[in-house]
This record gives sequence, structure tokens and C-alpha cells, in this order.
Amino acid sequence: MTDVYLLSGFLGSGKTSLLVNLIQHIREQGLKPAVLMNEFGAISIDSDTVGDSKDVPLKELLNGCICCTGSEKTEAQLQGLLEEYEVDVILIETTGAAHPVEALDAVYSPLFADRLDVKGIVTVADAKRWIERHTMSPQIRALFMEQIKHAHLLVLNKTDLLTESQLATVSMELANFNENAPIIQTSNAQVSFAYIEETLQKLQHLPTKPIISGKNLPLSSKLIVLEKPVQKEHFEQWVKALPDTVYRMKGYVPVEGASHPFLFQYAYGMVNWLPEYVKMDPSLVVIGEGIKDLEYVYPSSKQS
Ligand SMILES: Nc1nc2c(ncn2[C@@H]2O[C@H](COP(=O)(O)OP(=O)(O)OP(=O)(O)O)[C@@H](O)[C@H]2O)c(=O)[nH]1
Repeated sequence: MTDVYLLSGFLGSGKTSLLVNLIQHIREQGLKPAVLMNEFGAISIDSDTVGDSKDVPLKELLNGCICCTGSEKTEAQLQGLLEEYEVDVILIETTGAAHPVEALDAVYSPLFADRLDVKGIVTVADAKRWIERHTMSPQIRALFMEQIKHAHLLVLNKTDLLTESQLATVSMELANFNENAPIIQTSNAQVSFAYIEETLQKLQHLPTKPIISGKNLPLSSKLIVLEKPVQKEHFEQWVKALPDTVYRMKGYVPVEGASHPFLFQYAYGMVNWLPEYVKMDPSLVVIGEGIKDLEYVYPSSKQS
């Protein structure tokens, strides 16, 4: 299993600074890190920046968009990393404009279920921006807050720009806003990988799929196995009736009359079916909050 850490946080909050620190620490532990990033092509991180001799495998996460094409490509990049390199830890730096759920999307692909061990979302929160969040437009502020809300661990960065009393206030407000995430105060995102590893480990309750099962974590994921073909219309009605807290669904759904399961996508209220030419195992990954008991119930069969 390859460990995966998602680095989230608003534009300019200090994600890259954190990434560079973590790469160095991971190497010092004798482990091989790789990076998936939003904004850059498949280039190696400059070894000067990383502070070591060897380059780190780096792939492009083409966009933070939840649309099918984007996440398909993300899956391909992840697969590429796993196949081309020997990797112990993958750090995914999401774009500052991405919702962390979108980034989780590709990682929770059924393709990687037995290969990736998702450790959690580390969000870098810009302390100064938090104080000034009221100056942001409502939409952008909402994104900034979402990134903080969905964190499993909060790195409260740029503390050097705050007075002590401001820092105390911000820490308290963040702790109230995301009650589950431990907070570490940093300057230049100076936090050790060991700290992050241990802290997230403590939040895990089951040996596999920590986010999926961690009862204190805001986001969870669930795998639904569809044992027999569904009626498309009935299935879509079920999808429409789901609570807003189901953010994302994706997987292979067998449909009555079709020879192979369809690739099924659901995001922000929209569904998308794509025919598959290979017979994939019928399973559906659901990401959301409070979805533990979510099940698809087939219509009761009519008596003849
Ligand atoms: N004063 C101060 N500046 C910081 C701190 N951490 C990072 N910076 C600066 O903030 C800027 C953005 O840092 P990055 O690490 O590139 O942030 P990022 O989140 O990766 O930025 P994007 O990729 O644009 O989203 C850089 O100029 C950093 O030097 C900090 O703790 N204090």
C-alpha cells in the first residue's frame, strides 16, 4: 500500500512550502515520496528546492474539477506514478481553488481501492486570511471555509504575521469551526512529516480506509456493490432523493438490458452515464457526510 496525503488550502496559504518541507522529511526517513500537483506539468521538482540530490517523481493533476474528464486523467496520473516508480508516500497538492472533496474523488477510485492508503486531508490555513475572511466574496470565502472544514489536520500558517492575542483568537475560532481537526501553528509551514503521520494515525479507527471509517472525521466514503442490474430510471430517482451531503458518486453500475456495467458519475446534482466496453466489477464509491447506512434499494419485484 502507498500512503497518500492530500495537501489542501487556499491560494497562497503555504501548501508548496509545506510540500517542500515534507519531501525532505520523508526522504530523511528513508522513504520515497512522489508528488501529484495541479498546476504544473510532469516535471521533476528542482533538487535545489527540495534540498536533496535526487529528483522526486512528479505528475500533473490536470485540474481540480470534478468533471469526468478531469478525474479520469487524475486517475491515469496516479496509476502512472504507481506503475512507473517505487513510491512509499504520495503527496497530492491540490490547487488553492479546489474543494478537498474533489481531490479525494480520484484517490477513492475503485481502481486504487487496494493500492492506496489515504491518510487524510492536511489543510494549510492562512492565519491572516482567516482574520480578513470577511473581505472575501461570499463564494470564495465559502471555498476557503470548506477547505478548513474538511481538514483532518489543520496547519495554521503565517502565524508570524499575527500578534499573540490575534493568534489565540484565530486558534479558538478554528477549533470551534472544525472540532475534529488538531491544529498546529506554523511559520513557513514548518511541521515535521513525523508529526503529521502520527497525528493522522491517531485519528484512524480501522486498519484500512481511515477516512472512510473514522467516525470523528467529517467526510466518509462508502463502497456499494450492486449485485444485479438496476433500472436506470429508478436508480436516478434514488440518486435525486439523496441528501445534499452526498458530494460525489462514481463507479460501475450494471443496467438492465446492457451487457456491461456503465461508468456512472454523480457530482453536484448531475449524473453522467458512459458505456464501458470492458466488463468492470459493479461497485459504486460514494463520498459524503453521514452516509454510513446509505444503500441502494431495488424496487420490489412484481408478482406474476
Ligand atoms: N510571512 C509568511 N509568509 C509565508 C509563510 N508561509 C508561506 N509564506 C509565503 O507565502 C507565499 C505563498 O506560499 P506558497 O507555499 O507558495 O503557497 P501555496 O499555498 O503553495 O500557493 P499557491 O500554489 O499559489 O496556492 C510565498 O511567498 C511564501 O514565501 C509564513 O508562514 N509567513
